[in-house]
Amino acid sequence: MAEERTGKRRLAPEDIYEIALVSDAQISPDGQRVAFVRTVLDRERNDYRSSIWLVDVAGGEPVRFTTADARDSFPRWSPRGDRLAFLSNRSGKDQVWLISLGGGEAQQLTRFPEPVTHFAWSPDGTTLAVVTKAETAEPPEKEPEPETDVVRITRIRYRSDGTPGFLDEKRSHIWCVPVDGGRPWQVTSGDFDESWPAWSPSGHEIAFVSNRTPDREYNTVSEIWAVRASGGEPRPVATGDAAYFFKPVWSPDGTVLAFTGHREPFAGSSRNHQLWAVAAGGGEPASLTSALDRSVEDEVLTDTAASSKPGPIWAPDGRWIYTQVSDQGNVHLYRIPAGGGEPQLVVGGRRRVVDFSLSADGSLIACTVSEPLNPCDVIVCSADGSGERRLTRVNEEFFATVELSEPEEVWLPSASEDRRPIHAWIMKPIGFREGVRYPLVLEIHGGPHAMYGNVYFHEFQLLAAQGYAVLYTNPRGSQGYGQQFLSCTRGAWGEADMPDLMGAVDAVIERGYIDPSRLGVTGGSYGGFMTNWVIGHTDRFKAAVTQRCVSNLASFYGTSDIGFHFGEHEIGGTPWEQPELYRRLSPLTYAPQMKTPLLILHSEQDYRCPIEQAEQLYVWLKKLGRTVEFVRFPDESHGLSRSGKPKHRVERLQHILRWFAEYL
Ligand SMILES: CC(=O)N[C@@H](C)C(=O)N[C@@H](C)C(=O)O
Repeated sequence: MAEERTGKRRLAPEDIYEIALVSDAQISPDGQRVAFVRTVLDRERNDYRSSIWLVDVAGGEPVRFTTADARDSFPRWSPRGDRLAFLSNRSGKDQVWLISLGGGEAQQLTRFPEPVTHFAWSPDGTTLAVVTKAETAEPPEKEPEPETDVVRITRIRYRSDGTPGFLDEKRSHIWCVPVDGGRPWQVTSGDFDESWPAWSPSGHEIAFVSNRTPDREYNTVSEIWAVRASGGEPRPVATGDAAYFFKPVWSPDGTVLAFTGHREPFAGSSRNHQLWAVAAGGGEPASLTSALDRSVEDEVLTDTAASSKPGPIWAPDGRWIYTQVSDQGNVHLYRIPAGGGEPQLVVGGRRRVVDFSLSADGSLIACTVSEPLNPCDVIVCSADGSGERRLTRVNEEFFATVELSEPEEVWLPSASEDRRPIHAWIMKPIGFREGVRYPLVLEIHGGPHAMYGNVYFHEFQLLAAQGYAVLYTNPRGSQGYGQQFLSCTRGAWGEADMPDLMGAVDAVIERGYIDPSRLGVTGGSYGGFMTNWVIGHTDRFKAAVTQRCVSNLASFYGTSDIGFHFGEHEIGGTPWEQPELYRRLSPLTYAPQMKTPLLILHSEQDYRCPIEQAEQLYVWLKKLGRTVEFVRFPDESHGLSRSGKPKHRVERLQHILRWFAEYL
């Protein structure tokens, strides 16, 4: 037994309570220290707690810097490096708090009646640009009692998965808040949602993201605008119906704005995000990464991570722009020449660079990274990636006590005609012995335009700990392998990618240690769609678990928060224009062929893949007399496996293990 050989125990679902997550590594302007967020799951409160920690770049033990029993996040150094601003829910809703590095308690800076979702320091350190839906800077004396709980809906986008769920009529705007006293002032206004404020180096202007097109109710445009910090009419920077732009950042001399995105708003996640540059006065943006054929966003999926979703950072000498790049299961840090030219790999390796920051002189970088056997740690290196050092060992003690399975990275032939090699990972079960044949679980990722990769995945490790081999792949449609590969599933959900998955399963069986009569399959979201699709097209799987799934594309169109644009683009038309295509590509159509015992896991407040998708599948299969069970998670959204209530996350994992133990 593994335990006898190694003295380590097997991983358990509840071990999610043992794993701390570090994220948002922010190096101080002088490069001496790194502030980061440490998040833990609180078993008693069935909730999350996070605090800001500091670690010296020279080394030494990290120290906890904020001590409230709350969720502190998004630490940002003042330009002089003498204090940190951060978000905290200590007073109820997320507001900005300030803490001096010289000591003393954190002080609440903002008291907006709505949460603050983002902020940025002005270059002179006197003001914060803040994003909130609030219409006043102070809370009302008394919260008004709602007149009714009845919801009146007039917009096509009336809900959004996760927080807040149902959208109200309020709009996100930019406010400026003086840091050392003085009245906040509202910078933008109107029937628009603004985000991602970025100060010009002079401090006179703020660039931001907005959709100010006349047809914004129906389109998915995302533009770059700029406004005087004192307020007034915003001016267009990179706008129009073909803009799908995010995360603006000014060049140090203030003449250019860089940002991420692409030129086909309706295509959303099915296009690589590129890095763009445009004259700060506005004009035609030029892509700096068109030759890279990769996304400059973090596209990797896992169930064990926290991320601040960083944007590009301009080096202070103006020569380089640092950005993440998703490449074949890894997320690397690159620097892109601002004037055009070859991108340079800075932080590479079999891992995910989760977030990153630069010291004020640009000589040092701090990152949080995730690896297959280590969910997260903070590292520092020089501007070119040399001299890398790990500053934290957050979960080292815990992982010294449990046995993990090291994923083997392989390329396996698709079963499609082209036999195209598909990138995959195989995990042997814990306690693996030569000559024994093991059950195999195929894990299928969602998106479809996301990717599995070189990161720690608790669910996979748990299956390996229970004696299953685990196979996960990046079939056609996945991110990280170029635009052509990414586009393969358009109008061909299930049809284009199932042969890749089956080819990979065949290739693993050929290795001789898999029992082909004991194959399991599971996945979430689009991975749930594929789980349904697979068991509707083959009986080779003995047990299946479909999670937050899609089963009926026609009803998904009208019930998912993204159905009317994402669904329409992915399938290629509306259900009333293409009824036959919608029927052909919906797993429900193949319900009569589904014989595999199926467990359906779904969150009741999932607005991405609404629970009606699970309900339809359940009733059809039940009526057909199949072995099927339906587990509903109340008060949870689509993100259950990653950010749900800790107790529900544990229960979800237990249900998966129970089903495979019974039927596989
Ligand atoms: C774009 C999008 O949200 N697609 C969903 C259907 C999906 O598959 N999401 C994945 C990433 C998930 O795991 O939730």
